[in-house]
Amino acid sequence: MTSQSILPLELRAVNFEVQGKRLIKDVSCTFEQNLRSIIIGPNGAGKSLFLRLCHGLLQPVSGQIIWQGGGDRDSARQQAMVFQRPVMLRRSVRANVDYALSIRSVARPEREAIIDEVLQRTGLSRFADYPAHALSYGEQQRLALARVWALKPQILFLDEPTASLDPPATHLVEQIIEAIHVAGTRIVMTTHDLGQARRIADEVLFMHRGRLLEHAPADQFFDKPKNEHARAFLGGELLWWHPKHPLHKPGSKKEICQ
Ligand SMILES: Nc1ncnc2c1ncn2[C@@H]1O[C@H](COP(=O)(O)OP(=O)(O)OP(=O)(O)O)[C@@H](O)[C@H]1O
Repeated sequence: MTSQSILPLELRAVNFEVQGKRLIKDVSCTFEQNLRSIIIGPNGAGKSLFLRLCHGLLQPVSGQIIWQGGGDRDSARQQAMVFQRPVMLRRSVRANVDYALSIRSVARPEREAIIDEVLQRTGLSRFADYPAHALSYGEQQRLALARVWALKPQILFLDEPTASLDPPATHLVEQIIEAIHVAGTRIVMTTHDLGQARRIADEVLFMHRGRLLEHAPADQFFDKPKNEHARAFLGGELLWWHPKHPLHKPGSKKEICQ
């Protein structure tokens, strides 16, 4: 695998549309190296679409997504994404990690050692020969993380990785994400859990109705968000509409209500 850095990742005036409806609007930002970025915002804000655009699953209708260093092929090989409900192959836990390594052309003798290490680090060694589908959701999410960890991506996109998990399983997943980060992977993650955002974030991106409204260091964002919608969201006010809400202007019900 090449060691050339693909970071920083830069988005310039990125727009995304489906059937003429603009869902991501003029988003510009840069992801530097070695940070953990958390993306928050109300339902439908565009957080998942944003991650999919960065990961290359979707293409912008205008604007640019620019990786440093290598070309598109290198960038694709050096990044990974984990979804809220990861897809498991109908094979053993070990074979799921092995497959990810084999399609990256990692030699078989090398693969065995990597598989042992990531299963051990995600607490899954004892399940190595179980069918992946027999694992609980929390264990499957750890396997999804083991699979990407084996590839040692430079940047990892995570779309609400703990959304369906209970607190103990969430804690384990957060520990693994932290270990992956400490091992050198840049983290970009969405969450609806503000406690989790505070625990993990070095910086926060706040999205609302397809726009990136604030991008700030975590301390600064949580202490004094600059954007009025971000302030309302942190105060628990943005998710439902009220006629007396200070952000509600006549005729702008949709502005508040998602
Ligand atoms: N393929 C699609 N066709 C039409 N609309 C879409 C499509 N994908 C997403 N959208 C719309 O784009 C908006 C943003 O969706 P997205 O899933 O990115 O939001 P989100 O911030 O991740 O929301 P949540 O927190 O609920 O997961 C939503 O209004 C959604 O309905």
